[in-house]
Formats: sequence, C-alpha cells, structure tokens
Amino acid sequence: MSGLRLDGIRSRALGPLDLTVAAGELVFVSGPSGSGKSLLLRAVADLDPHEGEVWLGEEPRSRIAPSIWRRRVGLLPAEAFWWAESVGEHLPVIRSTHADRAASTHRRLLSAPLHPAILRLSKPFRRAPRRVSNHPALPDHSTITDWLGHLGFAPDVLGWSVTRLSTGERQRLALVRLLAQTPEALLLDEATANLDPSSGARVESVVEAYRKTRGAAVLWVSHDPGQRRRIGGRSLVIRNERLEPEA
Ligand SMILES: Nc1ncnc2c1ncn2[C@@H]1O[C@H](COP(=O)(O)OP(=O)(O)OP(=O)(O)O)[C@@H](O)[C@H]1O
Repeated sequence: MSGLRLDGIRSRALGPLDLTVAAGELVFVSGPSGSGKSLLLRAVADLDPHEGEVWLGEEPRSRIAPSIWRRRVGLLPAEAFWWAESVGEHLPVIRSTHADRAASTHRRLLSAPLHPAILRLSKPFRRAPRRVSNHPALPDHSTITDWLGHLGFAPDVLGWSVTRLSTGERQRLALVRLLAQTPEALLLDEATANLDPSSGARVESVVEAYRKTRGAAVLWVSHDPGQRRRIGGRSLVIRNERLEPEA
C-alpha cells in the first residue's frame, strides 16, 4: 500500500497545502463550516480545478488517468450519488458477475452452429461486456457480505431499490460501494454525519479494519471530537485556508 502526499494543493479559498498521510495512517481534518474541508478532499480526488500535485506512493496523480486515480484514491462524499436501480448494481463484484455471465453466454453462442436463429439471438451479445474484473484485488462476494453484515445489513440489501434507502442507509451503503473498489487511500467526508451512535460505531470499525488490513492512508473530515478521540490518529484543523495541528 501507498501513502498519500499533497504538495502545494491550492483550490478556491484553500491553500497552498502540504500534507503527508503515510500508508496505514489516519488523519482527521476538522474546521468551521465553509472552511474548505470538502474542497480539500475534492481537490485530492481531482474533482475540482486546483493547483499542486498529489502523490500516491511514488506516483504523481498527473501520470495516472483520472478514472484510475479515483478508484485508487476513493472519495466518500457527504452525499453520495446513486445512478442504477438497485444497490447491487453499484458494486463492481456484482456487476462483474453479470458481465461474466453475459460473456459466457456470448462465448456459448459463438461456438454454437451458425443457425440463423442463433445468429439473431447472439446479436445483443456481439459487443463484449466491459471488463470490470481486471482490478488486481476486487473483493469477493463474501467480503462484501461481511462488510454489509458489519454495517447492519443482510445480503438481500443488494436487491433493494435505491429509491427506498434512508439517508443513513445510503451513507453506510456508499461506504461498502467505495471499499468494493479496493482503494489504496480513503477520503471520507463526514462519513458518520447522518448516523445514530451505534451505526456510527459500525462505520468506524469497518473503516478501521480496512485501514489496518489494507494499509490504506485515510484522510477523514469529521466534526465529531468524540470520534477523533475514540479512534485516535493525527488531528488537523483548517484555519485561514491552511492546515494546522488541532490544539
Ligand atoms: N463550486 C463552488 N463555487 C464557489 N464556491 C464554492 C464552490 N464549492 C465550494 N465553495 C465555497 O468554498 C468554501 C468551502 O466549501 P466546503 O464545501 O469545502 O466547506 P466545508 O468546510 O466542507 O463546510 P461544511 O462543514 O459546511 O461542509 C465555502 O465558502 C463554499 O461556499
């Protein structure tokens, strides 16, 4: 795993900022509303225009394709966007199962005798499904089921429509969706803001387990001093557009 290094990051109303988060290290960021905490995370995730460079280990972000960068440096936004109909469709391991099934149907149809009816049938499968399973360390189904269980969900949540999700359910499931990409660094924007204390504690323990087992660098925006004390790690605060150690 790799550490995260911010080198002269300057976004609107923020910076320049330098910060190193070692592999496996957790750094909390707090600060008044509007001080630039989300801007900071969005700049690191390369979602907003900004100056400066971010390094993941020895690799500068400028040499990594944006889509790959965002998978390796995963942002959990305060309000996650859901685009597909069911929860499971947002998880790469589930999507790849669908894709693999389609690919095997495609292969079966191509190896079948070229009967016109089969040719007609094979048309929808002509375009090879997009491979999403070549990431070196995508979690298997049981890892995802474990994360879901730790966060208080039975596996059938994967079939739930996203329209029924409560705010807190969305927040917890967005974490599973993020971890399912096996990011090397996590950017968490108020990951427990909408949760009761018990659900918040579940999120904390899943993030901590992920950080420790994967050696992920974690940059966590949190307004909750109790959470920062409970988990430990370095605590920084944004003041006057700069990062300072929390007093
Ligand atoms: N797209 C934008 N255009 C103009 N100003 C913006 C934009 N996005 C954020 N800002 C401004 O930048 C400042 C920092 O915003 P940011 O969302 O980072 O605050 P924050 O510290 O995360 O606050 P909160 O704790 O309330 O979530 C705010 O004054 C905000 O209005």
